[in-house]
Amino acid sequence: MSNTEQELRQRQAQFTKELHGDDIGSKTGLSALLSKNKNAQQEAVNKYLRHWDGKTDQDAEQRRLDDYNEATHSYYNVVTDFYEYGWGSSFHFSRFYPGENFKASVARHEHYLAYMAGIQKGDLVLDVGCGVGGPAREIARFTGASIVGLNNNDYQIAKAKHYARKYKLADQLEFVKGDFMNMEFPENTFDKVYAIEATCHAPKLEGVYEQIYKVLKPGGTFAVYEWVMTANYDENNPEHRKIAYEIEVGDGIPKMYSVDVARDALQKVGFDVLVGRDLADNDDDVPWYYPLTGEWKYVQTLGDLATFFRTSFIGRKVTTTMVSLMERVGIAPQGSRDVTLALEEAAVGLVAGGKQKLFTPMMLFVAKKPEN
Ligand SMILES: CC(C)=CCC[C@@H](C)[C@H]1CC[C@H]2C3=C(CC[C@]12C)[C@@]1(C)CC[C@H](O)C[C@@H]1CC3
Ligand SMILES: C[S@@+](CC[C@H](N)C(=O)[O-])C[C@H]1O[C@@H](n2cnc3c(N)ncnc32)[C@H](O)[C@@H]1O
Repeated sequence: MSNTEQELRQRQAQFTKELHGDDIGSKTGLSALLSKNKNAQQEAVNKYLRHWDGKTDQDAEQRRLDDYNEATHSYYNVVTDFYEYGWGSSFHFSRFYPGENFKASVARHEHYLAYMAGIQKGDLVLDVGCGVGGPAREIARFTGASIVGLNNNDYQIAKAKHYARKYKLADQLEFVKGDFMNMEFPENTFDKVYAIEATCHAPKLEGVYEQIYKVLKPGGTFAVYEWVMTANYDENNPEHRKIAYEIEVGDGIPKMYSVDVARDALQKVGFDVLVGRDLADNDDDVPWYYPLTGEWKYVQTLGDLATFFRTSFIGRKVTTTMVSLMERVGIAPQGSRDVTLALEEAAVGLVAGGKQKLFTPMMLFVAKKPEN
């Protein structure tokens, strides 16, 4: 690791301590938000939003690409509590079958990826961009494999370790700090690698796929749910670009790439692409983005009402108003309201992109590293 990388790592770890304190894990969601250090939270929000000035010209994009590591680290420092409060501990979308509840759908989406990757008991598996470990816990239980979660966000790693202990999975799970653009694992380490809605944070897809190729054993499989703009997306159409920008700013993504860029990048680094299928391109009765709409007709079970309320348009307005008030009276840290507004942009862009089929959060690629 270079000196600059070491310094960045130390700075991020120190900042996480200042922001969240030592007691990471016992509090989640809004209660974790309220116990954050107020000055540090303001700094984290500024760090995340400093490159998001509404500009989409090449210079502005380049600044976001150059600062991908700090910008994403700051993004997850400020949104993780909101994600856990509104969504749970798996930070991804999923398809819904009629009658299927939210949690079952999320778990099934994870099982399907594990199945497509061919993960089995005894495998050593890498989860690239592991969040707070929701998918890793589910896939470890489902397959019996040992999983290493890689993440550049210290707060999420601490949470993932806490949950692994809490749910008695510490023997099967390990969580490590690292940048997926520069992995430190030896070559040919893992039997399988998967990534769920994480590699879109890379400044260049070829860069992260090349790292995955390096650490995967020959003959090993990489399976990913990639966030991409579909073939319907036209970068020169201002309406389309506005939707992509909302997704970028609200989700901490330096640049949304198209499905062709992703497929080409996999092939260029040496993978044989066995499957390339957009799981959102279907006639499902219940669309994947439904929790972010206000359309109650899609709620599948009574038990999902509480989740849907938080994620729906009205629920988000309630959260933003409540957080703004708490910020004004000094209970919530400064900048918390700005975070809810950025998340609102995310929700609007994701639903618009989903409805017009310009965007998919579940472009499934299954790729193999050749044996020789
Ligand atoms: C950022 C990437 C690559 C993936 C995350 C996908 C989703 C889990 C998130 C995308 C937008 C998020 C929002 C929320 C939860 C997590 C997402 C759906 C909230 C519902 C959390 C509660 C807030 O009050 C509103 C948020 C809107 C956006
Ligand atoms: C939307 S979350 C998905 C998390 C997890 N896969 C899940 O489904 O719950 C994206 C994850 O990618 C991680 N990430 C983003 N950029 C990264 C980087 N450069 N190196 C390692 N992890 C990164 C974030 O910290 C976050 O945990």
